[in-house]
Amino acid sequence: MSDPVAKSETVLALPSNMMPSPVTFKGHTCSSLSVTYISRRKLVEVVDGLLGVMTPSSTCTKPYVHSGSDEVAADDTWMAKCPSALASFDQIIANAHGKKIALFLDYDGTLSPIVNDPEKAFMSPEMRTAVKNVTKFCPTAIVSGRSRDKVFEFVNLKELYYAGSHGLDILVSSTASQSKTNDDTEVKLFQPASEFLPMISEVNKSLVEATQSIKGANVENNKFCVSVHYRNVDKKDWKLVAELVDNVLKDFPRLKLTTGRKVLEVRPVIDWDKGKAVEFLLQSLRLDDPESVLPIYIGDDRTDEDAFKVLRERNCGYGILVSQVPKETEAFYSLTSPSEVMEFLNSLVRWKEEESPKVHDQE
Ligand SMILES: O=P(O)(O)OC[C@H]1O[C@H](O[C@H]2O[C@H](CO)[C@@H](O)[C@H](O)[C@H]2O)[C@H](O)[C@@H](O)[C@@H]1O
Repeated sequence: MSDPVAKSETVLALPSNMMPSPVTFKGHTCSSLSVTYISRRKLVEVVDGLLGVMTPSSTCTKPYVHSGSDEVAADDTWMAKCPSALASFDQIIANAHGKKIALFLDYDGTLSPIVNDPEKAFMSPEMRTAVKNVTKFCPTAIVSGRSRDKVFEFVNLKELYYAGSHGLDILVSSTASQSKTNDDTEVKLFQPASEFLPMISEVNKSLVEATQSIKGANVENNKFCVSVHYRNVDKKDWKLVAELVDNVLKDFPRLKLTTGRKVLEVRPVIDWDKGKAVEFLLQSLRLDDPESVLPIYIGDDRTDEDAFKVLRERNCGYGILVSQVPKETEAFYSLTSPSEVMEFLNSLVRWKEEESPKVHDQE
């Protein structure tokens, strides 16, 4: 299926009020975002740290199950700190009473299960239906580390807003707000790291060359960032992968390294992340009034913590961590798996349908 958003993006001559000329946000324009350089020593420290996180921690891997009718909580402390969003559903909706819920969804590990081959991280048709249904009631955005095109290919719903490359590539389409028909689609693009595109292509090439001899290593070009996967690499070679990536980055002082789930992520050093992307979307969609909007962000990865933190610090919404093990997190609630995410989305839809039956009946 073709991407209607991408199509309109390329064929439309956008009026000036729709960009993609520089967009201003928090006093920054695309072309004037501040760039922070990190020293070589700092980079080495980061890689040393990475080698630590590449090895599963023995202190924080106790599996748990949510306490339901016939399940027993394996870790009461964790459940007290980060309760199940399903078990706490009534509390969540009580706080959403009279408000619109703005929903932010990570992709990998949240809407699709983690699999060995990143090209095969498909979401189930049932999950797609759940996401589509929830968009009838809640403005919903996908916020992913993947390139925006790739995550659109997987999700394939025009009813959503999309932020790819960890929020470095945001597309706001009027097809998501349901205020326009497909014929007069308006799109707004925000790409605060556009000047890094040639550098990202170059580093992608270097990373492919550097890791080609490592069996199982896989480099994924996510347009404004690059992922180096080591999930399928023999554990004894994980350190070598980190060293090779570090070595490549010596030539790219304006790029930095972060970590995800068995993945090293190379990104521009600009001060931008999924948290900033959420703030940007809330503001540009006029959803930034905490009196009338409750934002909920669901994600499973370290990069999602930036968004959880923003919601916690603004005291305006909830982060929900998807994890089977206790973790240090800024999220308020937890879910154990994409299946539980789907259950949560379906519960939101049921609640909204009961709250506003007329909207549903008109369908
Ligand atoms: O922000 P996200 O949407 O969660 O993207 C983060 C990274 O997700 C993908 O990698 C992860 O999922 C893969 C498929 O299940 C898995 O094989 C890999 O080990 C995980 O790290 C994606 O491939 C990366 O590019 C994203 O940065």
